[in-house]
Amino acid sequence: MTQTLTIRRPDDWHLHLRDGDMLRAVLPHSAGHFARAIIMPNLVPPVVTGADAAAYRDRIRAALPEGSAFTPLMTLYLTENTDAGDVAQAYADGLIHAVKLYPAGATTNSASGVTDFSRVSHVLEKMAEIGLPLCTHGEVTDTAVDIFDREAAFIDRVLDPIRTAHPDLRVVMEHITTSDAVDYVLASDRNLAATITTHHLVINRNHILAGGIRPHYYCLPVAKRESHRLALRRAATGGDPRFFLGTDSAPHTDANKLLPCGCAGCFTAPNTLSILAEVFEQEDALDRLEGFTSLHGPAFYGLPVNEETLTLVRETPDFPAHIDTPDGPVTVFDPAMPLHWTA
Ligand SMILES: NC(=O)N[C@@H](CC(=O)O)C(=O)O
Ligand SMILES: [Zn+2]
Ligand SMILES: [Zn+2]
Repeated sequence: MTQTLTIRRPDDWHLHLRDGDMLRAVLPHSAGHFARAIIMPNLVPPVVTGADAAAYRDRIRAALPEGSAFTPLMTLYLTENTDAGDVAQAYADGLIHAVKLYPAGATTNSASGVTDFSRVSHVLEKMAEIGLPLCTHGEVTDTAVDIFDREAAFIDRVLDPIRTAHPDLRVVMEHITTSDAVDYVLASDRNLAATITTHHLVINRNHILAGGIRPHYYCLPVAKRESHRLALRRAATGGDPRFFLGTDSAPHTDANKLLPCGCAGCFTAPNTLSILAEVFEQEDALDRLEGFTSLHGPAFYGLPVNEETLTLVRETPDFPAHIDTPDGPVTVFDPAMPLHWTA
């Protein structure tokens, strides 16, 4: 039995670091394992201009543990007022690596997102021209659409029309949760990829709702039925370079999770790699873990792979149930299965 597994150092292509005290509390958990991460811009207020992104990057750098080589890859939050020239300049400066599309109201801190997609088409056109990827939170917000159908509806109503109108636009479907999304990626011939989270490889909607409501498993897009989880596992472990890791580690204090209307998000940064190794071993695909965590993402984003490595050891990992932050405890995602790999 394999006792150690050495892979190129992973990157996280979808990460929420927040700001201030929360940033300082959660950042070491990602910086300890990952070389780089695409940093989500859904702060309050959001990161909308190049100047905002530069300032946020500097706050992240200042919060890094001594000696850490972690590189934050910044993104801009697309609004109906986004200035295409500012976006292009931030990309030319090497400051940003993607622009994030949130349909207004779709998820945590998305109030400034897009309502009328025609109002951002000039920005998308510029991005297509310069090769800057668009990352999408792929859910419609139409209250008439069932929450479990919102990802599939987004593909039909929003994403496919955008890709038809802008065929050169490079798109990452973030945190996909359905076989519909997997199939849509597989049917594409170019300019499309998807991130998959750790938790969506582990939980289905029963984890949230069966035998009592479990707010710590509530995230958006919400976990779907088991057949979708199995499709995600096949996609993640199958070796196709269009699928790569975006943990979507999204810390909220327990106080904010455990409300009558609690926040969406799973905090997976501390145990993500242990869980992924477990999942890939269960699928007899440990040899494909490196592709998913360390190779496919850089290839899509046109960045070099990391030269440093990370070694996983077959040892039962020990994780706290929660981490303490000045804002209060943040519960660590519970994979509800024994883990055998320590990163
Ligand atoms: N995934 C989540 O459930 N929450 C994210 C937002 C997001 O990625 O949609 C957050 O910022 O908390
Ligand atoms: Zn999202
Ligand atoms: Zn997210």
